[in-house]
Amino acid sequence: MTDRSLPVVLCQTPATLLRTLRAEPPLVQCITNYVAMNIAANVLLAAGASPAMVWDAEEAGDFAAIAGALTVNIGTLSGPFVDGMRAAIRGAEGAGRPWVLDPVACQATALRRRVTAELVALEPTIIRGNASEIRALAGEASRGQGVDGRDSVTVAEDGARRLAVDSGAVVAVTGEVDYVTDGRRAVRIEGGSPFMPMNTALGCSLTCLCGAYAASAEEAFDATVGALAHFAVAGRRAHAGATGPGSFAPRFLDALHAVTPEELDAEAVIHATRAVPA
Ligand SMILES: Nc1ncnc2c1ncn2[C@@H]1O[C@H](COP(=O)(O)OP(=O)(O)OP(=O)(O)O)[C@@H](O)[C@H]1O
Ligand SMILES: Cc1ncsc1CCO
Ligand SMILES: [Mg+2]
Repeated sequence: MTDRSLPVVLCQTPATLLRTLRAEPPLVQCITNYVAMNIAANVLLAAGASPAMVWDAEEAGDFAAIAGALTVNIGTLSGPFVDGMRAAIRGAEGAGRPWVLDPVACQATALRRRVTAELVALEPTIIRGNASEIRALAGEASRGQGVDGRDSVTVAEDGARRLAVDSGAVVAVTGEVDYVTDGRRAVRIEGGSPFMPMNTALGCSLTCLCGAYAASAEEAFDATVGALAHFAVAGRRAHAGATGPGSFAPRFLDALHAVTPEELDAEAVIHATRAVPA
């Protein structure tokens, strides 16, 4: 890692968290969209975690109580999904488990705005979205086009900090350079590949990986940084041999699997920054 102030900011480094994740693969309940279900499950398996895409309201609460973490994604929203989300969140909270919110296209329709507001009020542990989604959640103008982000991470940083303070969640904004804040601490993470936004549902999959890291981490901030660093390092490695988004995808899965905890800390480019602007 490139920033010597990081030990002050992070209590557990990405390597420490990845070591634990691989030694005791966490069961992660992923309520995600139809596009992401298969992709995210493979991402979690490649990274070393154990995914389960369980969302029906009749069992979602019971399942959350036996999972290490829950992730909730509104990508292909419908009434039954929302019922499953509510039940699962109750189950996770009852069991004291962390849960992660992915507000896919939350700026796009009245239904998405309403459901996202309800979910944020239920106090997610982590919120992970692209810059357009986080800007919309922070009450700012969003240029998002459906599920695709069209804002830069830099313009979303102020909103992310306010959202973190107001919601109590760790907020992650992803894009060319990622930003993570809990309202007090903040880091930027470099890496990844321009082929990543050309592969659908990698953000959704990253949200699920945040759950995997959060399952055993002492702090949600460290877990979020760990998951994003894992993606950034694997993405950069995969880019090296890829000629386009198609050849990038299998290389990315291989790289998620191949990176060792030691290599993760050595290759991650993480910079601590001021959470409160000067
Ligand atoms: N231009 C880029 N260069 C490098 N990495 C990128 C770039 N854009 C996105 N990424 C990486 O891709 C991953 C997914 O982030 P992104 O912001 O595209 O999510 P998203 O818009 O929610 O995706 P989706 O909704 O399709 O799942 C993150 O690890 C992010 O760092
Ligand atoms: C393409 C798409 N449509 C709804 S969810 C999703 C996956 C990326 O967010
Ligand atoms: Mg998304």
